[in-house]
Amino acid sequence: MGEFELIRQIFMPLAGQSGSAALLLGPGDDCAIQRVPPGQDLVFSIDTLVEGIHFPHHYDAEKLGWRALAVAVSDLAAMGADPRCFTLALTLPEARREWLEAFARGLGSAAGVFGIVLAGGDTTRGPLTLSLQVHGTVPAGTALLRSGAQAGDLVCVSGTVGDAGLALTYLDDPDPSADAAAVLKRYHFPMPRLELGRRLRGFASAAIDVSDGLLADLGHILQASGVGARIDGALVPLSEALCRLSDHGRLRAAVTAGDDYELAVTIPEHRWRALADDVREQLTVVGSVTTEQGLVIINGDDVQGATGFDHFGDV
Ligand SMILES: Nc1ncnc2c1ncn2[C@@H]1O[C@H](COP(=O)(O)OP(=O)(O)O)[C@@H](O)[C@H]1O
Ligand SMILES: Cc1ncc(C[n+]2csc(CCOP(=O)(O)OP(=O)(O)O)c2C)c(N)n1
Ligand SMILES: [Mg+2]
Repeated sequence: MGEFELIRQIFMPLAGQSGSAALLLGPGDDCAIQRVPPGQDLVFSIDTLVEGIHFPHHYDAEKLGWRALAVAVSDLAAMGADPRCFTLALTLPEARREWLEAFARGLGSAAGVFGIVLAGGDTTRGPLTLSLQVHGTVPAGTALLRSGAQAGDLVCVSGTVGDAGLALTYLDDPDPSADAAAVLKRYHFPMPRLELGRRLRGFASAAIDVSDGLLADLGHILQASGVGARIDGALVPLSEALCRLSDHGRLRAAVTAGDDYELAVTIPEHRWRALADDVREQLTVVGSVTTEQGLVIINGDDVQGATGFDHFGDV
């Protein structure tokens, strides 16, 4: 399959139709044209995934399609944005039809679930690498930023952390237990917290998605906001599967391993009380924001000094 045949057969069927709500012009021209409704801000972000770094060598193509779009869209969730369209730059060592069709299946089902359409891309030969640029919109001025946390705000985390990080241990397990299968699902099929992000517009003072680990990503909020925080290690939400699978050092691993794609947010107390019950139920309060800089963790001595995932952490 040549480059253009591949694009036509594999990617065009996934593409957003010209004239759809998001796209004035889809793939096929030199650029796509996106429509941004009046009164909305356009928010966009790019993420790269490299074989052997972000996903294992010889990774299942369908899972890769889902995972690549999910981790990119997670940044839109963190901004409280509604997904609109994305571009895909795909570098492949070879064009195998079976692999490409499986990849397109995973990508297409993720795109359907997240409500985002393919607007265009670029296809090249080389070591397996993907870059996805995602575009979303928010009502003007309402995007959730990292920089708004204020002393006294509650620090909250969605869902549970640590599962996907623990899953790395089980990636090659031919017959995983039910608990191992549960954490593997978190790694293979991350679910960006889009609906939660949207519902937190007007309530959260700051937000970030947890890709590098809760400690590191919360640290980004604190740094951007010029504040500190005190969190209780005993309150950090861990899944039952993770608690059964790991014992010693599990909190440290859970807050540093990354790949969670949950949201970490700060919320002023009066707005927390005004939040709908079903939104509060998706969040766990783990501490509060302080005027003193730095992150203090009580009930978690084994966490002191820990950091998160850093591509250049060893230089
Ligand atoms: N090469 C780059 N050029 C410009 N900005 C960058 C570059 N790499 C990262 N950034 C910016 O630095 C910030 C942090 O990046 P990153 O940790 O990758 O965020 P995220 O976890 O949301 O993907 C983002 O605002 C991103 O746009
Ligand atoms: C096979 C494999 N090994 C290790 C990891 C762990 N890992 C790799 S990159 C990363 C952090 C997230 O990637 P990054 O490029 O920093 O994403 P961003 O923060 O920009 O969204 C983590 C936790 C993984 N996902 N897969
Ligand atoms: Mg990034």
